[in-house]
Amino acid sequence: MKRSAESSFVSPKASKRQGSLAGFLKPKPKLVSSSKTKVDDEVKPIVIDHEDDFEVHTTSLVGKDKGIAESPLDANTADRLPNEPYPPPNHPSYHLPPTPTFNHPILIPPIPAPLHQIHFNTIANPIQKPTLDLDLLYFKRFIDPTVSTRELTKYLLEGLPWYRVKYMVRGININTPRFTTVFGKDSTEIPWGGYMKCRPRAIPEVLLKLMQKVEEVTGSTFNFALVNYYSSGNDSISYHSDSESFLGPNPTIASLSLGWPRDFFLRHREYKSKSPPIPVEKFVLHDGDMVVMRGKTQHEWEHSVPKRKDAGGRINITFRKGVVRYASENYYTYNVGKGGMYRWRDGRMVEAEE
Ligand SMILES: O=C(O)CCC(=O)C(=O)O
Ligand SMILES: [Fe+2]
Repeated sequence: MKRSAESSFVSPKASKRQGSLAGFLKPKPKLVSSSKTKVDDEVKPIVIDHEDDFEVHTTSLVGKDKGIAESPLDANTADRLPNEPYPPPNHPSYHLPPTPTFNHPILIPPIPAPLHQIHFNTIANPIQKPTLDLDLLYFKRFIDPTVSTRELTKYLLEGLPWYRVKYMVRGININTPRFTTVFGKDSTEIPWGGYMKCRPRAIPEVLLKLMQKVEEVTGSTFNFALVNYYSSGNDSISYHSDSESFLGPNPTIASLSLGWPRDFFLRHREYKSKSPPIPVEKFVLHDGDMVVMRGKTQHEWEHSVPKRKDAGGRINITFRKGVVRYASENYYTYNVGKGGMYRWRDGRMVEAEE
């Protein structure tokens, strides 16, 4: 998300009715929605039917450079330092300048044995409303939730550096209402060291392998992994679209959910002004689910994960493709920032030096 304006106190409007993504598995999926616009943030998730059949594929996630993130994006590696290193050298996530083979690696433990092979459900269920430019693909339980999601959640929580970014927009202090972190680099030929505001970080191996799998099933290519951690129902993302110009027109964004189910709302930009109003689309994203937003969806729709009274931890991974340098500058500014780093220790997030 480009954080032009985000706050933790935004309360998205919601209708009382809601649906789950289970509906999408029917041949002619009917999106559950309502024209009511009454505020109701306390709707409870509907549990989806988990008895459906899956096409299961097993993919090996273990590469030869275990434990060290190497990116295929690092061909250009002139060790030119930016004038203003970002994050600054005293920032906890600061790494030494890149070398031709070592580009800001995020050192995380080797991929644990239970994650060496992950089962994927690669059946895509399209959810389309062409007249309204809604174009989604839903992969129910894209990652097998029995073992893989639990292990993956633990591994990412424990291994990644996390941030709670604070920034200012038009004189207003904004606290990002969730933990974030980002890896990858736009597709320009600019060397890793050639950035003014950020030092792109190589995508950790496990995320890179997941990204490659997502590329395979979507036919799209990506170069960023943005990761959110919603530690409780109080963490959220307010209505926004990821239609940033630095992603090019009609960007495909693949969004993977791990952990606690959370509501995912999509509202058309003109949902209020149309007569009758365009219903807000309401889904519940479960552990292992993947939603791919395509076509004009980002241009015409906004999405959110609203606050909830009761929710446990949830990780969200989005894969995107930035096409210009500004994509890297922006994503690192708003997902790493200049403040402190957090680590997952003994079951909770604590501020950490490294
Ligand atoms: O957590 C989610 O499902 C959505 C995250 C999102 O929209 C974003 O990071 O831009
Ligand atoms: Fe988004």
